Amino acid sequence: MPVPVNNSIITSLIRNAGLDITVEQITAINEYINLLLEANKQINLTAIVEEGEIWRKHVLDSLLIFCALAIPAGARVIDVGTGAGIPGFILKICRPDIQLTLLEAQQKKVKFLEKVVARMGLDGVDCLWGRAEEVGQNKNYREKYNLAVARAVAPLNTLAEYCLPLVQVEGFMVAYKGPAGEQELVAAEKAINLLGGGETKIWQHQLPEGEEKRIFVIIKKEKTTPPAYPRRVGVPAKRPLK
Ligand SMILES: C[S@@+](CC[C@H](N)C(=O)[O-])C[C@H]1O[C@@H](n2cnc3c(N)ncnc32)[C@H](O)[C@@H]1O
Repeated sequence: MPVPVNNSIITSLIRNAGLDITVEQITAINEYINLLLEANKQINLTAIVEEGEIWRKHVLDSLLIFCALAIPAGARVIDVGTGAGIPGFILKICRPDIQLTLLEAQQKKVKFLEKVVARMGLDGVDCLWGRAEEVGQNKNYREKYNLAVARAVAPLNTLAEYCLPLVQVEGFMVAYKGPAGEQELVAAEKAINLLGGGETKIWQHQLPEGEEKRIFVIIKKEKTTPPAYPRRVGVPAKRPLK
C-alpha cells in the first residue's frame, strides 16, 4: 500500500492552480491511484509510480482542463486513447455530472477500466474497447460528444482525425500537450479545417515544482466532418493529413 500524500499538500497544489477539490474527491482519487498502482504490477499502465508525482503529473495535469474550458453540466465527454483512464477518471470524479466514454485500443487496459468502474461504483461511464478510426465511423458515437479529450496519444494532425469526427458541431476537442503543442497546432491547421474544426485556442500552464510546460490545444468544431474521415485503422498515423 503506498504512503498517502498529505491532503493539505494536495489541496494547496490544486488551489494554487486556481482549482478546488473536496476531501471526498481526494479520497476517491486516492482509491483510483491505489487500484492503478496495484494493477501496474501486472500490466504496464503508468511509468510514474511515486504517489506525489502521480498527483502532480497525472491528477493536476488532468484537472487543468477546468481552467482552460467551461464544460457544460451533463456534457457527453469521450477520452480517446485513455490508457489507464487518464484524464477521464479524474474528470469524472471531480465532475460526476458528465457522461463519460473511455475509449482504448488495448483490451487488457479496458479490463482495468471496467474494474475501476465496478470497484468505485461510478455511474455514467462507458468503457469502450476499440480504435478511434472505427469508433469515429460508427453512427452510435460519431458526432455524439460535446467534448473529446486526449492526452499522450498522437501528434495533433493525427489526433484531430481521431477526435473531431466524434464531436458534435459547436462542441470542442482538447488535446493535452507538452511544449511542442504550439508547433503541432501550426502543422495541423489544414487537417483541423478539413475535419470541421474552426476556432483554435492555446491555454498554457507550468506544473509546480518540476515546472513542465503544459499546453492545452482547444479546437471548436464548426462544421460536420466529411464522411471519408476518419480513414481506415492505421492510416491517420501513417499518412497524417497535411
Ligand atoms: C501513451 S498512452 C496514454 C494514455 C493516457 N491518455 C495517459 O495520458 O496516461 C496512449 C494510449 O492510447 C491508446 N491508443 C493509441 N492509438 C489509439 C487509437 N487509434 N484508438 C484508441 N486508442 C488508441 C494506446 O493503446 C494507449 O493506451
